Amino acid sequence: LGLVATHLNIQAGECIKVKGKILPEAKGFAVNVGKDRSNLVLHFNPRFDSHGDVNVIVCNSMEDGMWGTEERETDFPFQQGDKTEICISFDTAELTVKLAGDKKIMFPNRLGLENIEYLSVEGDFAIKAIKFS
Ligand SMILES: CCCO[C@@H]1O[C@H](CO)[C@@H](O[C@@H]2O[C@H](CO)[C@H](O)[C@H](OCc3cn(Cc4ccccc4)nn3)[C@H]2O)[C@H](O)[C@H]1NC(C)=O
Repeated sequence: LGLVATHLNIQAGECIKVKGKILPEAKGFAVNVGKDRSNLVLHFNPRFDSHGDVNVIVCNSMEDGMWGTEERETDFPFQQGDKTEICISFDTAELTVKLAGDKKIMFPNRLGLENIEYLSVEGDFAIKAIKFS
């Protein structure tokens, strides 16, 4: 497992910035935000080559340990070995994930969370910085 941060109090409109380097042979990585490890308002999972997916971003939610319905994005602004920065912000209706090249991915706030207490970063990603602003 990678970095886990708990007892956060990120409010709507604030953003969570994750900066780091994708490993050269990366198969995938994930950024998870929510209430705790079993209640994720967003599992953001770029896949270079995993679970049969090549260069697809899989987004999902998890409620009481149960995965929701996946949403997939094939506009894939990630390269193995590259540095990258991901900014996640949210309001009660949806989350916004800002990516390189002014790309934006929206995902519904299915849990209706009013604040984010939990962040984890997993997989083939070397974290440089985490910033809450
Ligand atoms: C076609 C019928 C089967 O559907 C497949 O069902 C799989 C099992 O549910 C789906 O894979 C799961 O998708 C979830 C999101 O919907 C999560 O991504 C599940 O992975 C959780 C996880 C995180 N980690 C840590 C990690 C994360 C990134 C890289 C390395 C380790 N290890 N396991 C991942 O196992 C997979 O996305 C899904 N594929 C499709 C096309 O629907």
